[in-house]
Amino acid sequence: MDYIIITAGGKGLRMGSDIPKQFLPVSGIPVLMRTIKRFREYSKELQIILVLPKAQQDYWKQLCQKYNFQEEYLLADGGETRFHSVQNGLNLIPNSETGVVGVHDGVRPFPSIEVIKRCFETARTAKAVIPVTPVVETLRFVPENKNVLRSDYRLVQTPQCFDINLLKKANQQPYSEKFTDDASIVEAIGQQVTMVEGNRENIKITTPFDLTIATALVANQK
Ligand SMILES: Nc1ccn([C@@H]2O[C@H](COP(=O)(O)OP(=O)(O)OP(=O)(O)O)[C@@H](O)[C@H]2O)c(=O)n1
Ligand SMILES: C[C@](O)(CO)[C@H](O)COP(=O)(O)O
Repeated sequence: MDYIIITAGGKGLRMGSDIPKQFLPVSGIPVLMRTIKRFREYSKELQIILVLPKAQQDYWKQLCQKYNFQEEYLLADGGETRFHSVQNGLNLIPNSETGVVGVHDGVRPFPSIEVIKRCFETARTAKAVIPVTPVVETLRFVPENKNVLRSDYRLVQTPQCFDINLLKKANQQPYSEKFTDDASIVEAIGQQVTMVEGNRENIKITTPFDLTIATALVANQK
């Protein structure tokens, strides 16, 4: 069976809002509901695991009633860091399970269905897959104050998809601050990561500016 772990266990400090950013409405629908719906649209069989801080779970349930949101998923508790939140989600997947597990930021509501499919399907053989986009601006390396070749770099998105046993094994390592995504975790045990094309709309809602972009993207989809 395939799984998607949707991480929504963060504090949203950079958004600076009283309501955690995953619950903020974009054109009338909370960000996290948009994200979950997108994965259900991709597959009716996919097992969704939602990771939410314990302290936010009652609020989320109230929100689901208010919006009549009825998608099915398993719920895991948020952890100290994203790494620990993913670990809590992975613990809900039986050790005997085979297939692909994706990890996706709850605050990225616009991965295209094509990109989700590409990540899951490529992971069946490649075992570790990340969606990326080219850098469209000039890049500068600050420690040496010099220009670098932007074609050497890519921006990394989610869903990042893995062979289930591989990600479970990688997540048994001790936590390191260098783990900024799930690819960095599997790479640390020697696994090569395969890049596939992402989609530019797949933004991570991080600051109030991103909410403006998200609203425009929804308007553009209509
Ligand atoms: N302990 C944590 C930290 C982050 N995340 C999730 O990982 C994703 C990417 O993290 P980010 O955008 O940095 O979210 P926050 O940590 O909430 O934001 P900030 O760094 O501004 O506090 C988000 O969906 C966030 O909810 C998580 O599940 N558990
Ligand atoms: C996983 C991620 O979205 C890939 O771009 C990103 O690394 C999350 O980073 P953050 O530090 O949690 O914002």
